Amino acid sequence: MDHGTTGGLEEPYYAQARDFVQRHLPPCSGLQVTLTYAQSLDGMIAARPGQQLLLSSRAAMAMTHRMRAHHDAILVGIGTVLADDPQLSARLLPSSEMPCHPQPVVLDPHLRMPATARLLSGPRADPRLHSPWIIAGPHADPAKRQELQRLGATVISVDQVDQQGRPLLDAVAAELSRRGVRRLMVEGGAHIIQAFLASVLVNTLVVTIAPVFVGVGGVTAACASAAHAQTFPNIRPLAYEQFGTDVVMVASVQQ
Ligand SMILES: NC(=O)C1=CN([C@@H]2O[C@H](COP(=O)(O)OP(=O)(O)OC[C@H]3O[C@@H](n4cnc5c(N)ncnc54)[C@H](OP(=O)(O)O)[C@@H]3O)[C@@H](O)[C@H]2O)C=CC1
Ligand SMILES: Nc1nc(O)c(N)c(N[C@@H]2O[C@H](COP(=O)(O)O)[C@@H](O)[C@H]2O)n1
Repeated sequence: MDHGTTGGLEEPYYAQARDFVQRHLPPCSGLQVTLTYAQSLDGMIAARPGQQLLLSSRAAMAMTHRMRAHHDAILVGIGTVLADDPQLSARLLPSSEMPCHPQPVVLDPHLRMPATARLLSGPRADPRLHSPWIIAGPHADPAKRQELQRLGATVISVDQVDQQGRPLLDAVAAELSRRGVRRLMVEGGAHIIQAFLASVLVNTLVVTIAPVFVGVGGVTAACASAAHAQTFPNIRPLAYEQFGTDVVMVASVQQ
C-alpha cells in the first residue's frame, strides 16, 4: 500500500470531507468520543458474522479517513480485527496532510490478536504508523502478552471488568485520557457499538448509510435486544450529507 498517494480519489472528495468534518465535530474539552460505522438500508454492518463487507462509497471512505485524521486514536473490538484485519490509518489523505497516523486501539480482553495482524506488521514498514495499544483484561495469558509486546504492541491491562471479564468502558476511557487521547473514534464492530451506545461516553454519532440491502443473516449495527436498546441514548441529528452514493448522518448524543 502506498501511503504517500491520494489513493486515486478526486480532489472534490477531499474538500467535501474536510469541510464536513470541520463543520460538524465539536471542539475538544475532556475526552470526545465519536462513534462511527457504515450500514446498509436494512441496518447491517456485515453480510455474515466474522466477515467484512465494504459498504461505503469512495467518497464516504474519504470522509471516514478524514475523520480518522481528526482523532488521536481509533478503537475497534477484537472481533473486527479477526474479521477485517484492518489498518485503521488515514492513508487516503495526502501524506503532506498526514505526517503521523492516529493511534490504533484494540479492545481484546483475552488477547486473541493474531501475530500476523496488519496492525502489528504495518508499523514495521511505515514509520508514520503507530503500533497498536491492546486493552486486555486481568486474566489475559502472560505468554501471549509477551509475544504481542515483542511484536511492538503495547498491552495495557485494565483490571476493572464486567462479569464476562471485559474491561469497563469508563476505565478504558480514563486510561486512554491518561495516555493523552483527547479525541477517540470508535469504529465497531457490532458488540463494541452496542457497548458504547449503552455507555455515557459517546458525544457524536456518524453513520454512513449505503443504498444496499444485505438481508437475513447479516450483522446488525448494534446486536442489542429490544430491552437493551431501550437503554440507548437519544440521538439528535445535526446534519445529513450525501457522499457519493451514500448518505452520512452526524448526530449529537444526548447523555
Ligand atoms: N460496516 C462497518 O462500519 C463496520 C463493520 N464491522 C464488522 O463487524 C463485525 C465484527 O463485529 P463483532 O464480531 O461484534 O466484533 P467487535 O469488533 O465488536 O468485537 C467484539 C469483541 O470485543 C471484545 N470486547 C472488549 N470489550 C468489550 C465490551 N465492553 N463489550 C463487548 N465486547 C468487548 C470481546 O472479546 P472477547 O470475546 O475476547 O471478550 C468481544 O467478543 C465484522 O463482520 C466487521 O466486518 C466492524 C466495524 C465497522
Ligand atoms: N466507513 C466504513 N465503511 C465500510 O463499508 C466498512 N466496512 C468500514 N469498516 C471499518 O473500517 C475498517 C477497515 O478499514 P481499513 O482497512 O482499516 O482502512 C474495518 O475494520 C472497520 O472498522 N468502515
